[in-house]
Amino acid sequence: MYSFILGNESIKMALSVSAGGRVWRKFFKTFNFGPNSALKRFPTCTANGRLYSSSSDNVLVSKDEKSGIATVRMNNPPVNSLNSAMLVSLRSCFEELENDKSCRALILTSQKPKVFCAGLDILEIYRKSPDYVAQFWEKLQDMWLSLYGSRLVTMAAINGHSPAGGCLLSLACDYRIMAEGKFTIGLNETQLDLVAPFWLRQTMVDVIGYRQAEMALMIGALYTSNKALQLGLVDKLAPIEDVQTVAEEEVKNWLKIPDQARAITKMASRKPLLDELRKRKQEDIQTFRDETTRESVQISIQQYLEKLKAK
Ligand SMILES: CCCCCCCCCCC/C=C/C(=O)SCCNC(=O)CCNC(=O)[C@H](O)C(C)(C)COP(=O)(O)OP(=O)(O)OC[C@H]1O[C@@H](n2cnc3c(N)ncnc32)[C@H](O)[C@@H]1OP(=O)(O)O
Repeated sequence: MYSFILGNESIKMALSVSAGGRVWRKFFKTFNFGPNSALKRFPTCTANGRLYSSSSDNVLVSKDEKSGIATVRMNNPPVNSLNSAMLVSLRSCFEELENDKSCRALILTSQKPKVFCAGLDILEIYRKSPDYVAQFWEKLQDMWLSLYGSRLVTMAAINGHSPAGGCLLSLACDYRIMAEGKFTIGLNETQLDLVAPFWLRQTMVDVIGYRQAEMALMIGALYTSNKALQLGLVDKLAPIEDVQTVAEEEVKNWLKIPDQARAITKMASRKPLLDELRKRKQEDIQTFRDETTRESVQISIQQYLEKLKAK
């Protein structure tokens, strides 16, 4: 019964041979997984289970065939900022791993230690046309839906700074291990005169609780690793050189839990937010487009860019 969750077809197969099939059938009927749901997609992996077709090398993927653990390394120097190409590569990588029946977990990390991800590429929202920023935002939404809604065990191995969009990626995972030391993590959007969207704010609330999230979001706080651990924003700290190993050990613990029960439990708790974004996708895009192209916001972004360059 507890076979991999590969897509709707294999779930149906599992249900039909299972004594407890009625229970699961009722579960899926009750939750009515939507069209983008990882649990609904049919797998398209190749015979050897590898289908990593990214045409660029901004995302590097390796998979241990025995354990089914894939490591996804962001490789967009100097700071892994999330530009359009990066968002597309990450999404396609997450989806390919999702559909790879031999994959059970993914570890998300940076190829370049000291910076996990600097967040959205600010240049992608600076003096760009409304249509361009709208398309950019949709790419972010789609990438997030594929990671947050993944059936896999997802672990962020945060081997460096993780502001804004870096924190978004981390929060979309199931568990976060961060490098000890001077590195920071948080949703600092308000410092750029930006407002984090509802779905991102909600993941912060879900992870650290209402009061702490409300405060952190309002002041755009960036926390050190120690403080992040204290708040529950990350789950574990490790010396930077050990973050990957600790993540692999942690994943192995998670993989002792039967995949199906774990994934269904995860989906049951994440489905409301996934559905809410799917429902309000166009409204969310419009808000982003209208807000970011406002002149006062463009001036704040320009000042922020100047501050970054002058650092
Ligand atoms: C309801 C209303 C809705 C309204 C609108 C909603 C919008 C909400 C968006 C919410 C989601 C997420 C938003 C974001 O992610 S915004 C990006 C925020 N990111 C940051 O603030 C991080 C900025 N970067 C840094 O702090 C440091 O670079 C970092 C600590 C990550 C690394 O430091 P390091 O010293 O190693 O590197 P440098 O600072 O020297 O940077 C090297 C070069 O890279 C450029 N850089 C850095 N970050 C970015 C970035 N995010 N985008 C573009 N470019 C970046 C930096 O300027 C350096 O460039 P040069 O070498 O040319 O000087």
